[in-house]
Amino acid sequence: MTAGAHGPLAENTGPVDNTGHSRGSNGAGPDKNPGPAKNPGSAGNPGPAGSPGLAENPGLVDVDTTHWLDAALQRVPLRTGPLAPPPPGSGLEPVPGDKGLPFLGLGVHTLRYGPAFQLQLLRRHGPVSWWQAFGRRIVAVSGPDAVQAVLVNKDKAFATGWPAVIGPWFDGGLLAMDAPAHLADRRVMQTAYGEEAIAGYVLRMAEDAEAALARWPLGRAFTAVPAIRELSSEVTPRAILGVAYEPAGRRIMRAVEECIHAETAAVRLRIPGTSWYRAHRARRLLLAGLTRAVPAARERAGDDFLSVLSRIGGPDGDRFSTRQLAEHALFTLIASHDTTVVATLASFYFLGRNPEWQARARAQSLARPGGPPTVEALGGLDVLERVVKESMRLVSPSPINMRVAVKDTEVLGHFIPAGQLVSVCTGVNQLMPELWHEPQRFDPDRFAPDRNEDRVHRLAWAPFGSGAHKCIGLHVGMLKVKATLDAMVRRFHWEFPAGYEAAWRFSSLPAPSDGMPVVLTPRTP
Ligand code: HEM
Repeated sequence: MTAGAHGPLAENTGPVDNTGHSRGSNGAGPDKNPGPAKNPGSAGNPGPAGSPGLAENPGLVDVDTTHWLDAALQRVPLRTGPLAPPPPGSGLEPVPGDKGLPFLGLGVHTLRYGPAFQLQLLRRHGPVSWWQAFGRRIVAVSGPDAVQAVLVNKDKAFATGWPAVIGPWFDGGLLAMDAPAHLADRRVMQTAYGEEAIAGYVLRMAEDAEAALARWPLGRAFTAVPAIRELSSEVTPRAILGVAYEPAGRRIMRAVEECIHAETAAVRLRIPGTSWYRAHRARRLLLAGLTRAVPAARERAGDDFLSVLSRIGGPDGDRFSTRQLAEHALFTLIASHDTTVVATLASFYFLGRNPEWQARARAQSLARPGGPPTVEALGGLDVLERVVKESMRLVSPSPINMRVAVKDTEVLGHFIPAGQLVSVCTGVNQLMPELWHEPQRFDPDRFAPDRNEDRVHRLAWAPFGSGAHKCIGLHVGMLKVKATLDAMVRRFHWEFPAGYEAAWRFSSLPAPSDGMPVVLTPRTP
């Protein structure tokens, strides 16, 4: 049973049109575009006869109420009301939303259901709404037009909202910066993410993934989540810093993980023993180490990210100070790690649930020349490309992009006051039936050239974000994930027991709560 049918959270669950406007009856932007939902990308692609698509992945698009906690959460009173009164005569509407419980608000719902919860907000209130979580009121924008309005940010009304939410761990990195400094630094860094530069990183990543996977146990149960996290750690230091994983790279990645863990810390005081305290210590050590590493990286003329960046942006180019280079490198370590873990995990999960796709991916990987794949060889693996894109559609590694209003503004006719935190829900767009044919179904061929469902709107598929902060490492990220999966399908086979359904949770980035137990078996030719 799902909350689509029961409880106060199910109120006003009328369909939305393809701009994300609710066609329910709550007055939040309905009736402006009441035409039937269109999905041009799905025309002529009705899926297999008797397709079980609608029953697939229900937990990703809706709220399961079979567990007592979910049933209880669905009974939380919404306490619906406006966010802030619009200025008189502005013609703007207030943002509608839900307060939920005192202080806690609907915070537990947010962490437990992620995009499925925000999809509920969209259904209830339309593309611009607010909700309370842990004492904070956050505006959610969902649906392609609202998301586009904020990320394109035409009148510069929004700044990055990440530091306010997750803490100082990104400080000095691109995602913590705003125009004009952001644009200037990003321009310089672009070369370090260009085609020529990334060939070196990707080759190292592919070699290290191969070596790490050779140590994975076959024929006995193990849990995929920590293993894939460790794998990403092993694959990162040589490519990004030119440092071997053992022993220095391991220590560096542990410290990076301390910073990532603190993003969701409840206690934000530097009290020894807390994750906040450990993260401050980790960041200090990382910055000191990276600052020391920059001169050597510049000298060695290597093809790792830090060497390339130090040469392009270093004092010779008179652009970045050593400290700035260290901060950019640290943020790159953070940005490239967890996101690719989730993309790999999601792809691993869906390949394990869909053996026919695993077989197709394996056939293509085995057909390429042996050895660690080059960028060109990875580019030829179009089956894996579609699998990864579809997996990131269903489980978006970074399903929200945080922004803050720097002045009074509006989104789709709704008043947003200065200082308001805004969660841009790209992950919701990726699940909307108005944009995707049977969105809960794992169907990588929706990205095939004859369907191109993602082209229905430029914000329909946006796991890498959009606008000024769009992921600068998206090619590196895609290639890292593909190189890892390529090495996996060449080496072993895996399948989840029939009926296995991972319970994805969203406390930091998405991850299954059970660690995803699985048995790998050696590949048979
Ligand atoms: C599957 C993997 C990845 C995903 C899904 C992903 C996702 C994202 C998203 C959504 C943003 C924008 C956030 C926002 O606008 O609020 C972003 C920004 C960024 N990402 Fe990625 N990322 C991935 C891999 C990587 C990798 C591998 C690197 C570096 C090697 C990287 C470096 C960055 C940087 C530096 C930014 C900030 C860009 C800016 O602010 O101008 N990402 N990423």
